[in-house]
Amino acid sequence: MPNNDSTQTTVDEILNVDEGDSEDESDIFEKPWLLEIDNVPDANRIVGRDDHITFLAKNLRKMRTNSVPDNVLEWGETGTGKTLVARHVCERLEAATAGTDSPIVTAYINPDPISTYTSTFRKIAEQVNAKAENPLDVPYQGLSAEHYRDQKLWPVVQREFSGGLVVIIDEIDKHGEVNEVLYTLSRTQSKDDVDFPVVTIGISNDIEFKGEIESRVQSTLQPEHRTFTPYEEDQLIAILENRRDAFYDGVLDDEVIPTTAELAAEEHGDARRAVRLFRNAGEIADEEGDDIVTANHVLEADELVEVELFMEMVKGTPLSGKLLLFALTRLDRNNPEKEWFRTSEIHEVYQTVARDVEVEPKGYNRALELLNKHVTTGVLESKKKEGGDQGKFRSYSLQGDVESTRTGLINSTPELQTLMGW
Ligand SMILES: Nc1ncnc2c1ncn2[C@@H]1O[C@H](COP(=O)(O)OP(=O)(O)OP(=O)(O)O)[C@@H](O)[C@H]1O
Repeated sequence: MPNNDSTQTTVDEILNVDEGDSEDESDIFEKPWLLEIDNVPDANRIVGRDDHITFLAKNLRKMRTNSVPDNVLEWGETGTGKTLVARHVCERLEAATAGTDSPIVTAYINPDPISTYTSTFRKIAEQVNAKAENPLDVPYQGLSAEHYRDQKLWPVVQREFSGGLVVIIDEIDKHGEVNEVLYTLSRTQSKDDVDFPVVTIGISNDIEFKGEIESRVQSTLQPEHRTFTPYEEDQLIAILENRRDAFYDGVLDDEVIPTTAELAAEEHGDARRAVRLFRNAGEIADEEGDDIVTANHVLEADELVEVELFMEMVKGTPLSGKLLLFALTRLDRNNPEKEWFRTSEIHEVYQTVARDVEVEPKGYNRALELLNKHVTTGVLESKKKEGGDQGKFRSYSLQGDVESTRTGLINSTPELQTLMGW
């Protein structure tokens, strides 16, 4: 028998926990949670959004004085602070009214294309009940939309949160049944059994979606529209400076924050990208065992961020949807002079890719459906084109760069890892 003593010692060392040891001990990050994207920073870390915060606070304050607040729709590019402003003010509002005669409750919904009216009211009911003193049980499935809404939501708000309900719906353009949801929320106060205010804050980075809100919804919602402009480079620097304490003192090289801000400013002044880059640069330094985070780590992180964003966008996509994207990366790479590819071209290459990974390829119509889904989630762009004799046809183009799309696909799809080369 081989002598396992040294292995034994190593395992014991790993398993041993001394007081003060924490999981994922890092020489770089002191407060890593400050750089989590979902983290809502304290007021003193928020930069340049005072007007939006004040507007929203004044508007929601009306809930406390029996006047009617406006519903709000926030528009602006990704990472311009729309969600942050809404969540920050709602958190403060809940805190300010907790323990009063009229507490206010807020819910935050982040939908996807398969979100339905029922799933949305279930989620709102779940969140409201989770904050209630005497919550009702909200089962994950099995109830109708009306049951979730009329039996599990309104009575709890009525009983425990007489100050009213604020619902934040992020990315309204991604929601499968958003018109129905907005219509219900905006009409609720005219119903007999509801005598508390219900306010909706909808968020979107797709300004064209404004036109897709049905007119009956527009006229009951009567939203106040707020536009968020991209951050300037110096604002991005300030945002990062305000979270410098995520890192241990002295580990950030002087160039890190300016380089991160510069890269994020190139990408339409996107604070989400800036925060992500900042965190990833630290993680890379950590993994490489470096004591100092440098601008080079930021540049490495820049490539990773593309891949990470892409992987988030294709999360939940069926295998055939990913194989279609893979086919498009192959076309893109092999035709450097072209940017747009027709459905039939993509479908043809996709059939080869599918067979290579031993999957039965889907037919043309299903492929078209899957490609269009990628357009909704922002992975692809599409356009219709007059093709002379061939009538109208649709073409697609990748939104991100081809290298990161491919890396993201391979990382998230085990089946594709066997395919070498383009
Ligand atoms: N003014 C700001 N001050 C400090 N941090 C900010 C600011 N704006 C955005 N951030 C940070 O950037 C990240 C993204 O912000 P947020 O989610 O609010 O963007 P968004 O406009 O809602 O984007 P999306 O449309 O993609 O949802 C978050 O981590 C947030 O904390």
